[in-house]
Amino acid sequence: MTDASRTDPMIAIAGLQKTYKSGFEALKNVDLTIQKGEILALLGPNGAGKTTLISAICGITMPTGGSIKVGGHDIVREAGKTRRMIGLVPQEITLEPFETVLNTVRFSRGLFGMPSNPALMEEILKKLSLWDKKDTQIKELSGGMKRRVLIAKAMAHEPKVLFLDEPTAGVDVELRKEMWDVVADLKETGVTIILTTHYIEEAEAIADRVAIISKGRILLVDEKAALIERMGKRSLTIDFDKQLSAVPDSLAAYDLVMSQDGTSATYTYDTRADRTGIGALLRDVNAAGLSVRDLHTAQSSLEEIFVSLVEHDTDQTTAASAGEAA
Ligand SMILES: Nc1ncnc2c1ncn2[C@@H]1O[C@H](COP(=O)(O)OP(=O)(O)OP(=O)(O)O)[C@@H](O)[C@H]1O
Repeated sequence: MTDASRTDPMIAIAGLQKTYKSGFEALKNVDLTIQKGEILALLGPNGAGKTTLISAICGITMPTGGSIKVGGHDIVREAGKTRRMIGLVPQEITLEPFETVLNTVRFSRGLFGMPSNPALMEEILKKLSLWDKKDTQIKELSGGMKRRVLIAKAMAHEPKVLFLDEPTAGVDVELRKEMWDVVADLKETGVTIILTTHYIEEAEAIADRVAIISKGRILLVDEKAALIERMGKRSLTIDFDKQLSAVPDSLAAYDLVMSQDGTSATYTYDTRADRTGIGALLRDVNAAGLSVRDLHTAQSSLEEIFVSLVEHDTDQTTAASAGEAA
């Protein structure tokens, strides 16, 4: 029995491949398991395959290999069933400008062949702070309200899984934070949420787990906190009481990076190592006759982890294609 079947995942993706007609491999052997009620952020640079992956799960794009199950049902053989379990909030605002908010959401429920449910419409619109706008035409709403209507629309048929494709692309900071609160509230309803983003701070703010995708492959999936803990490096910056022209030879082994003005040096160390080397460094700094004015430490962010992973992936791919060409 696999881990996935023991924990009864909401979404189980195995060996997923998508090669477009052009021959371009947008997804290469993707395995991903998403548990009920979690928020997973799918993080990746432009063109990494995020939208292709979401479209495949939603049944919009046909996979060319592998399998996807939503709530235990195969998305190809039981497409109707899985589609009803999913709500998709698209990147673009696709709403009828002259329709009212309430009718927009009601109509969406009808499209899934579900009986009308005024109490549920009221509940959804209240949750998204749209109830007082229920009779307002879409064209009169602000950008932030329109985005909330898109979410209400995607929730109207009571999906178990909600996809948000770049929910805050191109919106201002205030609205971004408002969207994060909306997503956190939705999680309380028990819905499983998958969002794509290339804003690392967004993943850091709202996700339980983060999956990093690059060039059609999942590079890693982990709990956000564990990822930072596991991959993170810490740095120690030492401020000197005078300007140095270079790192003294006796400190060369520490790979210190001098600040531009020569008044401080940064040492990077691994928190998982048995010895961080800090004690020895400070002793050697003292032995070199340098006086320390101040010390600061910092933990690398998810952003640094992401950039180093994706850059490493690019290096490997470049090396591999150079090898193939040779
Ligand atoms: N219909 C298609 N035919 C051929 N190639 C495609 C097609 N749709 C997407 N691609 C290519 O597949 C790759 C992945 O695209 P996708 O839209 O999934 O990326 P993404 O991670 O969502 O990017 P973004 O953040 O820019 O939206 C890109 O290189 C894209 O050009």
